[in-house]
Amino acid sequence: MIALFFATEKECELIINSLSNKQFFSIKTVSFIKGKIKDVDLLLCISGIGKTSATLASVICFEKFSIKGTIVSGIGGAYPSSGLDIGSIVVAEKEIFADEGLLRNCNANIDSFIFLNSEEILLYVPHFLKTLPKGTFLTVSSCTGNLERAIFLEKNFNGICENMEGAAVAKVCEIYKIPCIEIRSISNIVTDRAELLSLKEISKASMIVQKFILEHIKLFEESL
Ligand SMILES: O=C(O)c1cccc(C(=O)CC[C@H]2O[C@@H](n3cnc4c(=O)[nH]cnc43)[C@H](O)[C@@H]2O)c1
Repeated sequence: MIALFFATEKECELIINSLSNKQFFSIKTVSFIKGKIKDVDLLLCISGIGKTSATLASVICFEKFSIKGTIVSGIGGAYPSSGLDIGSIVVAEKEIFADEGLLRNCNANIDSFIFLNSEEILLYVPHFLKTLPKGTFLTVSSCTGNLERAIFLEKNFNGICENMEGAAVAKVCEIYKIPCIEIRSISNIVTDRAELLSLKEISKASMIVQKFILEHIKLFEESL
């Protein structure tokens, strides 16, 4: 069975609607939906937002079910120099915990932050995804809404996309020796912003990667 991780239900509505033989259940507050798409056995997990939720969900998932491969998906923010646009689909080659350390001041210079954990976790990129934009993803504890900080993070790590769960699921997969693919669609460019994304923006961007996963589910299964 393949495990599919999304942070929120909004980000996986299309996939939920496409599952046949659906079984809904929850374990220790984590929501799971078991079902099939094109004869592929799937376990959809709605982890909740952030590293803690993602870690809990993935540990529960791998302890309770026999999982041969994992796909982490949803939306993400593109760093300004990445060349990515809203709606682009992007694949992670590696994930980095990008904001664990000592924040010395709120400037974005090299001395402003001392990193404690900037461990890199390698993701699996199957052959059929190699033509998509790919690179380093950064997992952060809060969405970056400041251009200076965005430039600092992308330069420091050569990052192209940020999100809030990827490194956590990838790390758990590494420990359980389960291959992990991360593929997201871009919902926003990481820059100065004063407001959260609207439900419409989240829904529109997340449709794109869900459609891609549905169209290629057999290829995902064959490669995992
Ligand atoms: O970014 C927002 O303004 C926002 C506000 C309310 C809800 C959400 C979500 O449900 C999505 C959160 C989900 O998306 C990933 N994400 C998307 N954009 C970014 C970003 O610029 N920086 C970090 N993470 C981002 C993240 O994985 C969240 O779980 C979003």
